[in-house]
Amino acid sequence: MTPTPDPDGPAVARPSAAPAGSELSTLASLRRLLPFVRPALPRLIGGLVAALGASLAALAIPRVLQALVEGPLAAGVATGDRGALVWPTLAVLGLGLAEAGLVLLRRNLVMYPGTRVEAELRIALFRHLQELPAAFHDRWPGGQLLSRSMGDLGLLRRWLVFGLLQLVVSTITIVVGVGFLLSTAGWLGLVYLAGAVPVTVIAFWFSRRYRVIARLSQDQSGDLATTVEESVHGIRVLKAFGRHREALDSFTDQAEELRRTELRKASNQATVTTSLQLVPEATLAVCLVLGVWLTASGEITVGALAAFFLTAAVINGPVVDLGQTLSMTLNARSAVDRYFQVLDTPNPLADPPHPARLDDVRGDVALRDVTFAHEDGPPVLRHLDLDLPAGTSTALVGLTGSGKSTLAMLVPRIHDVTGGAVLLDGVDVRTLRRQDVRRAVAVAFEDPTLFSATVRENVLLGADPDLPDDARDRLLRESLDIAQAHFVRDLPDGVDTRIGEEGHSLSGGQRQRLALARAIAARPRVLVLDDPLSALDVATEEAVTQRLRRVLADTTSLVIAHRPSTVALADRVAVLADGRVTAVGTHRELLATDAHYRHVIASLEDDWARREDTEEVRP
Ligand SMILES: Nc1ncnc2c1ncn2[C@@H]1O[C@H](COP(=O)(O)OP(=O)(O)OP(=O)(O)O)[C@@H](O)[C@H]1O
Repeated sequence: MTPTPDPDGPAVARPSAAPAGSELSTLASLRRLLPFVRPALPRLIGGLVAALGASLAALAIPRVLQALVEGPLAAGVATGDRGALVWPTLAVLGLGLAEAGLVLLRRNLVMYPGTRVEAELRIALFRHLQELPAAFHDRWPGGQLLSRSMGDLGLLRRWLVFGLLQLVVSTITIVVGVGFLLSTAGWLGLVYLAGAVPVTVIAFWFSRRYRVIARLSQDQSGDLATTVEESVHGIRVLKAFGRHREALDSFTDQAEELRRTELRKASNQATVTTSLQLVPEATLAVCLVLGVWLTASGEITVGALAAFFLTAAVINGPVVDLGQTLSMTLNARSAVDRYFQVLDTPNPLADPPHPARLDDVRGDVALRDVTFAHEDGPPVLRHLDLDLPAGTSTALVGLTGSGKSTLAMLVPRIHDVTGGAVLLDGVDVRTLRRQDVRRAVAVAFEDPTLFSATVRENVLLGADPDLPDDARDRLLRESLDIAQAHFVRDLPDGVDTRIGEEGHSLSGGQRQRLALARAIAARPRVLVLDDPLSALDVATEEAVTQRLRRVLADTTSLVIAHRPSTVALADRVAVLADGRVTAVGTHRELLATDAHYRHVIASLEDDWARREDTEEVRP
């Protein structure tokens, strides 16, 4: 299970640790959203103006009331002229209606850009995740990526359409309102303004504490999502080993930890809200005593006193809400940091600025002086040389952990070499566009990943999208036939049957055959097969092998072999040991000349004999 991050921890490459972005101020962090927000700015600004208009209408009501009290009300009451009250009453009603109308307008204006910006951010993240190399995905827990692309972005949308507007409008309302207070009743206004000192101290103290807790809670949500994802993904293993109670206990611990963090968050927010409520209320109490005294001594009028308290009542709302607005802003800041922590991850496998061109790929592959180490790991391959001439098939054989799969991943650039080069038709694959390399090279993995889509969509995933429909149908049928995937006919809707998430509704052997068909349907010049027949029974493997040989006749292929029968697929065999290719030859030649090869084949035979005794190999 993923460890809980320390939000104050060092900014290392640990996925859930605080990013370098957290060194930025909150404003600088949030400003990073600007490129995404820019297209939506006109509507957001419109919403802001509407919100401001609504606040100013609310602030204007006390001024009208002051004018009413000091003018028509006093004069009208004295002369019995009640008609003088009509215009001020209509003005208050008009301002009230304007406020309500502007609030409605604000909501309508900001709703669209909020969802638009959220969608754009999500699409940009997904695009970047697709681009990032496999090494990134090996390192990052899925739940962290899920929580960043869902929870964090939802939080940002709410902040954009509500928190940001509230922050700006509250600030302007408070500034304009305090201006009114100072102009209405000078001394009283200054006393009210003195309350800003404790409010600033509280807001500063709160921001420092809350920022850390907000980040912790978002990271813990990501860890929890990872646990759910892992448990659902591995549900069969958990059930098979009867470990669901342990999984539940571990989940409960993590959920409890998140609950405690959420409680800390809520308690901090409650403290700040209470403090921010107390300060203006206490200030108003002092102002009341002082105001009555000033009115009695004739320093200010009754109308000015009434206007002062009505204005202060309008300002108090935003001051009290400051805690909520601040916490929303700090949550949004953490969400931005977490979002850009992924988006800022550079892509070492990016296309070169001036890619080389390969028009007609022959399929000559050469690994020259190749060294490769997984991140933070020792070198798996060291100064390795291997030639795969166009149209030949080579089986790669080695003891477990010798680096066969790693080597296979270097050809389609799933990983890049850390030293030396992989050449396709004499051209370093790093100088080519990834799309061109992947069009030329297809891979079928031992553990096949299928998508929750139809059989047709899964198999034709890498096929030329410009092929006409009948050619695609033919290709689909041929590929399924070569891979001996006849079981497809028995599915409820044949090739149009949707297979469940990751193909779990199929057997291991069926999944492998669909993955093999997918690699064949890509019509590659170079085919990399990472032990693609391991889950098949002997008879099916034999049938697939026969048909596959025909396909491999004019395709360069590299077949990773875990059992002797797979070796038979290839023209020649390369032996991998100590990070190098130590021998190349036919199966017979190597059996006669290479002691290590004999040892590997013997151990593969033992291994398979043991597996067949203990395991059901499913057709
Ligand atoms: N994503 C990874 N991150 C770090 N190390 C890795 C990663 N994948 C593989 N390794 C390490 O690289 C080495 C070679 O692994 P690889 O899977 O290439 O071996 P293999 O020969 O294909 O093994 P097997 O026959 O068991 O499938 C192993 O020591 C393994 O632990």
